[in-house]
Amino acid sequence: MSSVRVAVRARPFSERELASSSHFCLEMKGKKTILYNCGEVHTGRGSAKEFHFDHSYWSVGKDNAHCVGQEQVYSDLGGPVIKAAFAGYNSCVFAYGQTGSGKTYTMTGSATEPGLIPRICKELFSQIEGSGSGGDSAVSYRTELSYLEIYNEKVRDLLAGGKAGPALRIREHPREGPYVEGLSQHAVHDYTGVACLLTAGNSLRATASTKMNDSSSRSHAIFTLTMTQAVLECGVPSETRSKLHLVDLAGSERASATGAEGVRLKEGSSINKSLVCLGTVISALADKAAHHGKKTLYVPYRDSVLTYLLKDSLGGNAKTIMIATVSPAYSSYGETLSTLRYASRARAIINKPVVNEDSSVKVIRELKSEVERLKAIITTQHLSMEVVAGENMSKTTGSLVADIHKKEEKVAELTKEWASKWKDIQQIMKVVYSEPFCVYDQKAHDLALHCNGAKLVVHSDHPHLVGVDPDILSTGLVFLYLKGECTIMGSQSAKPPPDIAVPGADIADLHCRLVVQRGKVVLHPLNGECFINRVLVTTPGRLRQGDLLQLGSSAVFRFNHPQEAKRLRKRHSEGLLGANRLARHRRARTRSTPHTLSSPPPSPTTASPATSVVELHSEAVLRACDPTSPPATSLTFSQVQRSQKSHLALPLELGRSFEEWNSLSLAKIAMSPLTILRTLVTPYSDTLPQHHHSDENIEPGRVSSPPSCWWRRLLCAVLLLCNAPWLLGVFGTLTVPAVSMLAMLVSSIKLCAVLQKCWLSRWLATVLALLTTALVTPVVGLCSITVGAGLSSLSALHLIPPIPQQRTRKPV
Ligand SMILES: Nc1ncnc2c1ncn2[C@@H]1O[C@H](COP(=O)(O)OP(=O)(O)OP(=O)(O)O)[C@@H](O)[C@H]1O
Repeated sequence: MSSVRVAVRARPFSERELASSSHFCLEMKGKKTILYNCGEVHTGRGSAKEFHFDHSYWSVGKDNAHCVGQEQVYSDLGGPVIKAAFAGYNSCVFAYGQTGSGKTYTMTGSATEPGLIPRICKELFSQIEGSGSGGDSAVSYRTELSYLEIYNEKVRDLLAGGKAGPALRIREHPREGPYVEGLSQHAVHDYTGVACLLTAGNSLRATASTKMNDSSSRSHAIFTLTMTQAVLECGVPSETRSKLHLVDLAGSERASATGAEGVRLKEGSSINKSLVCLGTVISALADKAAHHGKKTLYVPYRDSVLTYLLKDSLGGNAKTIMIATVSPAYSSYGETLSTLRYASRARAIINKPVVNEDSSVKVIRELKSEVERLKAIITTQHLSMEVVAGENMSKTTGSLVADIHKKEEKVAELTKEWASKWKDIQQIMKVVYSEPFCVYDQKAHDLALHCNGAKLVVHSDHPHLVGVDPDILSTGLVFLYLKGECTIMGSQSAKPPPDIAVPGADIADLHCRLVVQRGKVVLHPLNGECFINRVLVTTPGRLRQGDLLQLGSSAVFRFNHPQEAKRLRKRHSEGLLGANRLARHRRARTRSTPHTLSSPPPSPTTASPATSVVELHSEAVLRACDPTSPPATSLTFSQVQRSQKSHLALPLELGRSFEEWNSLSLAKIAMSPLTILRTLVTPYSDTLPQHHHSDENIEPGRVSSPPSCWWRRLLCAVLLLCNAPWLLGVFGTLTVPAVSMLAMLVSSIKLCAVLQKCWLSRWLATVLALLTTALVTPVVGLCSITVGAGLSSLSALHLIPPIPQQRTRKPV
């Protein structure tokens, strides 16, 4: 438990305040801030409001001996934040106050007087550099940053590359809390990288001149630095991840004071609205704390984007510092009083920060302490482990020892898995951070890794190639950057070595050149054969997102252009990129399967140690470089864990790609009647990989391509069509009304018989039965047609959930 620390900072008089000869209404004594209502003082009644804070900074008048400068603010507030980050805690520092009161000055500062953000980052990296001095037990670090703004209640990425990107959505993770979907994460390894990104982000932030401030922030800005630190000391792993939110809020403002109109007025009202929500959240949390958390008060985090994103920092898992910035002038008395009131309420908020330990490391630690506990039980029974292992071993001690051994084995296994995962990440980072990248292009910083259980996702905003290695013995993952404007690809033995050295007997010394021209990547073939999507290219040709690039007969790469993919995704989501076009795009590349299984085995691929190559080795890796989805640019690979059989129910074979599965299964559908039946009862998306694992053994060489014969293709098409769920709907639309009509006819005959039994004449009974049927049948028919049609359209939209898979298969 820790309460929110609050500091108040008074800035010097602004030019406007000096010009209006406004006088002081504020005084600071130690940690005390006193606000005078000068009007009442002058009338002799005198009224002063006293507030107590953790720090009260009087930054008025530089010549004043008591004036507190940027350095002092940093050492009081920044120091503990850095300490908390290294200890594995989340922290948040946010500046709150009226417009023009000095929030941006305190958080960002200027070139000559840097504020908290640059100072904290600088010190953080200097401490990282200081601690990372070799040795196996040295702590290794990974740092990523993101920068966003909330403008008119919309989240925008300030580091999306070039211009502020489109509005992003907020989602909530059950464990990690709210996060922004699609926000770019940038790997940084030194302060220079941070400074670059900070400047780039600040230049995009919405600012405008108002009557109160020449450079007024029109948005709330959240700068987040995530630091992961890991160490394996004496075989014991430790991994923590701390998040540092540094927030510069937009200031509250009165339209009359700022002279806001039109767009500025809209911005101002949106700023005020979110600040009112922040105030409400602070008040609710303070009330909650006053009742020692017993009273279940509703905290309206979701009422504004700002409070939702700061949910963890306000009453959650973070150590939080609030800096309330105020003007000392009497003309701002009302705003200053309101700021001080909120600040003093915020002091009552209780947060619950915890060390953010990696879940697998936590399990290892818990298992280890359990082992220690069991060992202690044995020792207290005055039995050493040697005696226990002897003949006199009692039954209870024996089971304890077995339990200890089992747990120790589990600890060893988990530690090995963890170490391998961390080593992989470090290997990538080493290459990303290597000197040439940083020198030639700051964009190399745009690489981020995300670990999610056994899954590691590599994101890059820079055009790159991913090795699609046909060698079944290859287990590495090759990630190749395009170097600056021109990247030469050539043979491994070429002298001087090319930028990207490609193995293979038919790779020329200067095989080809990839040139980046105005954001487009163009392939220039030089002395070797180059294919784009299996088409031989002899003149310069453009590479597009998702294209397959083949050099010689064996080296194949998938080309990713993240910016182009982003555009495609956007157009697709807006419905501008029709499903047909996307399907055509996919088909074009599915046709261009780079290798058939019958092709001769290429030379073993070991990526060259060229600086632009990241090669990843792990014990068991499932690569997902899906060539059938053009907009996907991130690279995912998962470690195959023996315990996760159900997740990996696909028939995996070393080096076999998803495309090969597709072609294998397509050929098989056309051959086996049993498969036809299965196809009809299995959702089509699940069908393809499954059939490969059926009872019949398929010779890889025989079925390496899709069926060539026209009737087989036709049969395949019909089968896939039959398997489409919308057919169910059509069937329902036609049959349900027919069956219900029939049922009504039968029931009308029965009704007639019943009426006759009630002594009605035969004719009267028949007329009555027919009338009832005539009235009821259309209603029932209409209802069933509606249900059938609804079902049909839902199925057509693929909203019917797929039939769950019946069988799980063991991974090979
Ligand atoms: N402690 C300080 N010492 C010297 N100058 C300051 C101080 N605080 C603020 N200023 C000056 O006051 C002006 C307004 O500050 P700033 O832009 O930081 O305000 P703000 O609260 O961020 O305003 P807004 O909410 O409109 O963005 C700037 O010119 C800044 O240099």
